[in-house]
Amino acid sequence: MISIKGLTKKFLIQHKEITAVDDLSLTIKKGEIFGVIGYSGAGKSTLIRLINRLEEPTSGSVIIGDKEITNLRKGELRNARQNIGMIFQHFNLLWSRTVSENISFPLEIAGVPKDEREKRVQELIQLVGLAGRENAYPSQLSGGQKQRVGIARALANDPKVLLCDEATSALDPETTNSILDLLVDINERLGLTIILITHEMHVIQKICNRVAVMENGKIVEQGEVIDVFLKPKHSVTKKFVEQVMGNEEGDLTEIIDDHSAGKLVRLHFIGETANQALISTISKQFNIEVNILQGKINQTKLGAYGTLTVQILGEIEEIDRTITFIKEETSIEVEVLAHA
Ligand SMILES: Nc1ncnc2c1ncn2[C@@H]1O[C@H](COP(=O)(O)OP(=O)(O)OP(=O)(O)O)[C@@H](O)[C@H]1O
Repeated sequence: MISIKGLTKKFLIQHKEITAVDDLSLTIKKGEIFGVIGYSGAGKSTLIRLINRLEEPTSGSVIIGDKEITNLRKGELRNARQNIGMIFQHFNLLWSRTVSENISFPLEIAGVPKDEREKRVQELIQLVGLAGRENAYPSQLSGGQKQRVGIARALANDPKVLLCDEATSALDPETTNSILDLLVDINERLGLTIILITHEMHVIQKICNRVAVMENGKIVEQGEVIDVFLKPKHSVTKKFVEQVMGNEEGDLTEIIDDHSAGKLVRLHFIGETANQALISTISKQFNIEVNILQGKINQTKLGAYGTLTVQILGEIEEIDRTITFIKEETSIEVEVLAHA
């Protein structure tokens, strides 16, 4: 478990004080993929760099497992850092070293003997899918391959935690997906705790268990990814959710104006219920007609979620019976938007 308490980082720029991280507290569970999202300047990079003390905090503490990172002396910190791997947006590879030599680098620093190093490098190359590219130089690799080297290097000393600083922001969507798949694979296979920062909500949606939304150095909202997507509370969170869900409220006024008959209902699906054949069930069971007006179902790590806006037509009593059925017999949430 990682426990962050009252963490604060102030920078002094031209005699002006900037609070990049502001009295921030956060708990990250062992083995989870935890995402921190925020706009540029929110303090995400500073936060992630405070976790392994690439940045010294002004105050507050970071505890990983049983070690208070913020209290360690230099030598102790060097040892503790072997348990914390990190990958970067621009990969930070050594350009004059081959793939194998880049991956071997942290093992050399840790004093691992040569034959053991070579064995470990081979394992890592297999793990990240770089077989055949051992002797290539970074300049000969694609962006995705460079990040695979970054990941292998970060995992060399068998860390317990992996910090990802905008690790896919320099990659195209397809490569991003393959790197995210690799992170999930590593998380599951090695039981590694992953903390990632990003400004892209689809990254959070695809691989994170929980998410924290940052603004002005503070966490303004946090929770399970599905819950935050379904019911974003803070305005910043709502904007991020719109990145992948579209602006439902904006479209709604038009839909309500165009469909004045029957009842207009929004159905919220969570988890497994997203796969239930609700529409065909209610159409068969009740004397009503259902028009699907708008809908979006998204896949997250913990299942599907989404909303469906439908118009239910028929006798008002029958419509109400249908709505009662959905409320009482299914786990789908019903929101009546308008009725004629
Ligand atoms: N080394 C530094 N010296 C001075 N100010 C800094 C330093 N690092 C960050 N800041 C300031 O701290 C604030 C938070 O920056 P930070 O890079 O942590 O945000 P971010 O959310 O990661 O944004 P971005 O994605 O643009 O990096 C900004 O106002 C930034 O200018």
